[in-house]
Amino acid sequence: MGMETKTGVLDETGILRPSTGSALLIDGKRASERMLASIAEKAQILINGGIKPGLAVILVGEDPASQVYVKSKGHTAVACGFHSVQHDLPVSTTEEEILDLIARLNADPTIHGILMQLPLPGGADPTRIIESIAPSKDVDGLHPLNAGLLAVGNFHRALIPCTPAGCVHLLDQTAAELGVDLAGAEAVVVGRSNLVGKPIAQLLLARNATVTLAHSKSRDLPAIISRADLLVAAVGRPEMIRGNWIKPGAIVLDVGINRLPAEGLTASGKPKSRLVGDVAREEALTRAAAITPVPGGVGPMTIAMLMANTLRAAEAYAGL
Ligand SMILES: Nc1nc(=O)c2c([nH]1)NC[C@@H]1CN(c3ccc(C(=O)N[C@@H](CCC(=O)O)C(=O)O)cc3)C=[N+]21
Repeated sequence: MGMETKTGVLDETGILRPSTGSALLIDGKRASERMLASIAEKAQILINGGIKPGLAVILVGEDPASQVYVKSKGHTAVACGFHSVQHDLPVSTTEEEILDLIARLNADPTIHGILMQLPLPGGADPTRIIESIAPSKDVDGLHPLNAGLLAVGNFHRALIPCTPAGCVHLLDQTAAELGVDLAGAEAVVVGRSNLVGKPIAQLLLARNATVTLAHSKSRDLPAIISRADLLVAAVGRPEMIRGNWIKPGAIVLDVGINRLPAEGLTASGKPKSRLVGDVAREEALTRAAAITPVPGGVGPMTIAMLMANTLRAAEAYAGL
């Protein structure tokens, strides 16, 4: 028995059963709120012991989407009881200046997590910048040490990238709800980025799935996708994955956040936009067993996992 919402019926496990279509909509917003509540409680214990988890976010340039994400990260950090600082740098900032700021944050005992918002505009080399972040403060999990710890399966020591961690959190919850065993399941990840595709593949391997990592050069993507009991879409192309490619009964995690123009103007007179994922959701709903919506799926979990990583970094700093 659940609670009626605008889009369906919400049950106790955070899964939204849509009124139309047959798939379950996996409610990432609700799952993230639950996780943030537990993070805030654990943060309070640290704070009582004299250590306030601190998160520094660096934003270069004025990309409006990045500004929205960074603001939301700052608000969420404060809501968890964290110390939150934001460094807004002009697009003209040099690589040396960014490295300088990171060196200061690495040495700052009030900061336990450092996030360099990507993509970086201008000429700075993102690899060099990410490698300059102290691995213990790398709450994005992008430093080669953390990527390596994940690759060798040292999940306790690794800081795991936030979107992949959020995806598997929703996946574990959904698999338990549906009574699906991930061991031996066919998992297809579309997209091979260091931020999303590669780490998700590692996490799925650790759950004993048979993992295929597909990408833009893969031949016959529809045929590969149609084998998937579990599909992770992280390609960044709006609604590219069509419903009839999806295996009936599959679990679908849609990582895409694509902003498309919509009709009309907002209250402030700007052109309206709408968010869509990498999967054609309406079509997918008629085939999949469960799917993460966009918005309200993986996105909110990404931010919750950033807070979870910051808390972990602060706990490690405290020797816990
Ligand atoms: N170093 C780095 N780490 C990141 O984790 C990182 C990054 N750079 N650059 C950009 C992407 C994007 N990203 C999102 C986080 C939350 C939502 C999110 O909460 N989305 C809401 C909707 C928000 C909206 O309306 O725009 C949702 O899906 O429901 C989306 C996207 C983190 N990123």
